[in-house]
Amino acid sequence: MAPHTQQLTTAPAAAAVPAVPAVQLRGLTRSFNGRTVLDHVDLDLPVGQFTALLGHSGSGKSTLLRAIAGLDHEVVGSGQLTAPERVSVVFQDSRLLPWRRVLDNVLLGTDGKEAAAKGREALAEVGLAGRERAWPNELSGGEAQRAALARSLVREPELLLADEPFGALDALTRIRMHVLLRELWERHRPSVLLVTHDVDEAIVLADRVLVLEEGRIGLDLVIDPEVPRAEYRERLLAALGVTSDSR
Ligand SMILES: Nc1ncnc2c1ncn2[C@@H]1O[C@H](COP(=O)(O)OP(=O)(O)OP(=O)(O)O)[C@@H](O)[C@H]1O
Repeated sequence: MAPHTQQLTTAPAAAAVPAVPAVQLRGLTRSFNGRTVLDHVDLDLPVGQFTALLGHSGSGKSTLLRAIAGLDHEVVGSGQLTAPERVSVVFQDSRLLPWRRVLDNVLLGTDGKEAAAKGREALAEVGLAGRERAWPNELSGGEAQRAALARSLVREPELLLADEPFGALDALTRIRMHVLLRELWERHRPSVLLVTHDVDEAIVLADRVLVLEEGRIGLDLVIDPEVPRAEYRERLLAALGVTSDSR
């Protein structure tokens, strides 16, 4: 994916930050049919950070991720978006092409013998060694998501965007995928933005959790591993308006 800096209209000067972030948004706005979904969003994602983005259904999480991915060509308003050159996106559905074998799916858009070796290596990393010649319909849901992760890895992304990648998986598979994603992140250290509606998934995986509300980042929590996760859980549930009465 090409590097993209979209100067949407004139933007106020960005606040000084200590290091160049992987992603920088200033005043990003998106409306659909006159309804504002993202309202002048400002956000920095530091290089190598694992960030989760929470929010109610319809709060604009996917819209924000698509804008950062450069998949939304109609982002309007005053603002600026800067993102790295190599971006991979993983969705809830693996989006494997059914007429290509698993390795060929992983290698899509790459070329050369070196790429093929990297593809095999990536499949081994996600636990799919030996399944290179399988067809997508021979994979379970979890295996298909593993293949999708391998496809994203092969591009050596500086930024990995994941839109509810485990949303369709059963609870046990989801836990195994959490472990895998965290391992892959520790090994390769891309900057990660994970969209999820699952508070526990966000706290278990991410170093920072954002809550999108009313078109803006309403809460921005850096997770300190020394602090019990339950404390973050309570704060996040409260920010999402989930009280103990409603649980
Ligand atoms: N292409 C589109 N055309 C019209 N409205 C859209 C479009 N894409 C998104 N929206 C609207 O924007 C709002 C935010 O959608 P988005 O998919 O970003 O929410 P979300 O937080 O990811 O939700 P969910 O958790 O349910 O996936 C929704 O009200 C949705 O209907």
